[in-house]
Amino acid sequence: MIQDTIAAISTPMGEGGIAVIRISGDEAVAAADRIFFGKSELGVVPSHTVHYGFIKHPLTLERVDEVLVTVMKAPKSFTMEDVVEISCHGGFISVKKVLDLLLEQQVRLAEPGEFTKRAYLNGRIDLSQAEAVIDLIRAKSDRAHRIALKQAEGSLSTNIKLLRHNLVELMAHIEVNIDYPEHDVEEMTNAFITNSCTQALGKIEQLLNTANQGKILREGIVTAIIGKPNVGKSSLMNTLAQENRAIVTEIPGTTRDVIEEFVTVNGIPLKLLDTAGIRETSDIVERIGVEKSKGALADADLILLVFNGSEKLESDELSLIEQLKDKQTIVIVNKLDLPQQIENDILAGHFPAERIVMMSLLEQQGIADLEKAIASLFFSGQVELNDQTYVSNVRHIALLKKAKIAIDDAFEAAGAGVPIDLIQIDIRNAWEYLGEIIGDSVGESLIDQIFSQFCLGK
Ligand SMILES: Nc1nc2c(c(=O)[nH]1)N(C=O)[C@@H](CNc1ccc(C(=O)N[C@@H](CCC(=O)O)C(=O)O)cc1)CN2
Ligand SMILES: Nc1nc2c(ncn2[C@@H]2O[C@H](COP(=O)(O)OP(=O)(O)OP(=O)(O)O)[C@@H](O)[C@H]2O)c(=O)[nH]1
Ligand SMILES: [Mg+2]
Repeated sequence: MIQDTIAAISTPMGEGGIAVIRISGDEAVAAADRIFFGKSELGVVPSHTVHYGFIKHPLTLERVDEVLVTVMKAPKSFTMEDVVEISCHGGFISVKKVLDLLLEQQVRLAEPGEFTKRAYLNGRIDLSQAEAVIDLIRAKSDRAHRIALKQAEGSLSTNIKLLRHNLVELMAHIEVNIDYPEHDVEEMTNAFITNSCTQALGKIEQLLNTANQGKILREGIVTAIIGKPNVGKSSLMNTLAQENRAIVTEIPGTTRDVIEEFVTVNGIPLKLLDTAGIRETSDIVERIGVEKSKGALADADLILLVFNGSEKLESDELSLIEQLKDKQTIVIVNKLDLPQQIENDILAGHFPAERIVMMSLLEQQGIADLEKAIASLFFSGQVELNDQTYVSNVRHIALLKKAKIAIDDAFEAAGAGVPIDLIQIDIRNAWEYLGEIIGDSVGESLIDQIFSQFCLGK
């Protein structure tokens, strides 16, 4: 395949120490050499070496920037093509000027994700690994990052390849029996098929079981802070965010809009929503806020229901408790520093003890208890999750489900004594679905769609 040479700025646009332009393709070294002026010609330097010099206009010899240039020769590079990286001074102007010069040297601007796409097309990584690179860039917590890194290194691919390998063996076994259909061998085959299917199903289910947690780790648990006005919801948001994100005043009805913040609690990422206190109100703006609070409540995975411990429960609050019956809820009794009036027995009648946390946000009491309650809710105490492969990509989940159904069908058919050449079709389908996860036999439009999610220069 003849690939043209591409270039892009691979660092974010903005002021920074340095900025990197990446060039990949057959002409990468020659193009860079025409605008680079240093001690040696880039065409003759050893691979994986760094060179100091200047970028100059090739005709006017006007200096554009002082740079370091890295040369990586094919196939020992990220794209498996010749790659040159130019480290310029940060900021907008230097990089832009250097890129413009390159684009005059038979180099074209790379599309988003095109470097990673080439790494895939040239066989360095498979599709699930390439998708993990997107997750890696977008990861918002340590755990999400670790999971993506593991997948980028090929942990999911290894599992999928093993599954497919076993299915190929099964198909080969069936093939032999189709070609030499002796009766006694066929009976053995049915047992062999159900056995292999059971094993494959177990493995697929195991992977699918990780999917929910994987999604949570990547996108965050949508967590709404709910309660009547002035109980300390915004104070809780600020405490968990460790900054003054939301306005806190003694005036009930301070928060009018939903405020979002991404926080990590014991390594669990939460998409935290501070909401307007829920109450009947004639204020138009506040009423819209209350409607939004109810929307947030409906959409949330987890509710942090806040009460003011120094007051008795109000009827609005009792109906809120009723509404939350089917939601994962943690109750926070706040303002523990004041004399307590709240009917704790009513709360205890509705929520298990480990879901009720006593706090004083004013005095920063009870934070560790809340963190523990959140963590135990989602990981039932098992906090170390490092060594597992997590499936978090919706495309992968859908394909695993399809493969599972196909193998289920094969299993049923084998049990019912269906002719083995028909069973073979189901197994083959499962094998193909699994193959799509790692990018075996996928269409060009899917590939384009996946890589277009990348940022420019990746
Ligand atoms: N400057 C820079 N940093 C980067 C990247 C890059 O492209 N450029 N990467 C891009 O995402 C990531 C690193 N990924 C990479 C993966 C493989 C190779 C590579 O050249 N591999 C060769 C050489 C190995 C060796 O010398 O031992 C190989 O495996 O053959 C480079 C980067 C993150 N950091
Ligand atoms: N004594 C005491 N006061 C607190 C505590 N937590 C918050 N407050 C105070 O309670 C008032 C209301 O706090 P906010 O965090 O704004 O309450 P809110 O629930 O967000 O209120 P709205 O946005 O109006 O619904 C402020 O004056 C806080 O300083 C606490 O633990 N003890
Ligand atoms: Mg508030």
